[in-house]
Amino acid sequence: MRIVGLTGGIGSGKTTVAKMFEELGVPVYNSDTRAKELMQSSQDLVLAIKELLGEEAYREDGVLDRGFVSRQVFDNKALLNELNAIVHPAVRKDFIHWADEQTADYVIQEAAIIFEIGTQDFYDCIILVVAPKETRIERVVQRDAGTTVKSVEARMKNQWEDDRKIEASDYVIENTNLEQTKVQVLDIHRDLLNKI
Ligand SMILES: CC(C)(COP(=O)(O)OP(=O)(O)OC[C@H]1O[C@@H](n2cnc3c(N)ncnc32)[C@H](O)[C@@H]1O)[C@@H](O)C(=O)NCCC(=O)NCCS
Ligand SMILES: Nc1ncnc2c1ncn2[C@@H]1O[C@H](COP(=O)(O)OP(=O)(O)OP(=O)(O)O)[C@@H](O)[C@H]1O
Repeated sequence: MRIVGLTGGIGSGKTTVAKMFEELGVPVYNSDTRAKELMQSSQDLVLAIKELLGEEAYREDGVLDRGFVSRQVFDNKALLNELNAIVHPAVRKDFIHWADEQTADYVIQEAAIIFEIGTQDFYDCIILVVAPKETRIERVVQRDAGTTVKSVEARMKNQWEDDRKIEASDYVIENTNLEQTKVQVLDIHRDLLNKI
């Protein structure tokens, strides 16, 4: 079974594209969602994150304080790298376990950062989703209540520019018009099945 990485900057439309692949029957693992579940359920992760960021990383009811964590890490690269070093190995392990249980020609791991953390060789191929920066900011601000342009830009600063990622990717999906995105997804799906 092939492992396909699906990546793209914040607001590019990774999850939207992932859903289109799911509609074609492809199993998809969402790293953002699973990471947050693990940061909640794994006692090892909870302890390591509290040690790194302080008790305030979790609210009194034990729920991860995403706003607090975001404010700590996205303007502090060293701290973000340390958080990544705690969370990403756990996600990798969880993904491998999940992938083992799938029966499909290929599976997709949706992950916001792949090139940034040097894990591209783990994948048989990489699909990149792109859209203009201003569009991406607009989409995220519209989608997430309370999110500011500044906070989206802070995350962007911790991600590679599209030009750099385009060169290193096997497929690039330009996600501006949803109908055209669907056509690109179908083309890539057919191409991947032909290669297996
Ligand atoms: C800081 C946290 C709690 C904020 O949670 P929130 O629900 O606001 O955002 P979510 O996790 O859904 O991410 C949304 C987008 O933010 C950007 N982003 C998230 N983590 C990172 C990161 N480590 N580096 C760069 N960008 C990131 C991505 O574009 C991502 O798609 C969370 O993002 C986090 O714990 N990040 C560090 C661990 C990580 O890398 N998780 C991502 C998958 S492994
Ligand atoms: N082609 C499009 N046209 C209009 N809206 C879109 C398009 N693609 C995605 N969106 C919308 O933009 C927002 C961001 O899309 P999505 O959540 O798929 O991006 P993402 O890359 O997964 O984001 P994040 O990096 O924050 O996890 C969503 O509200 C989605 O519905």
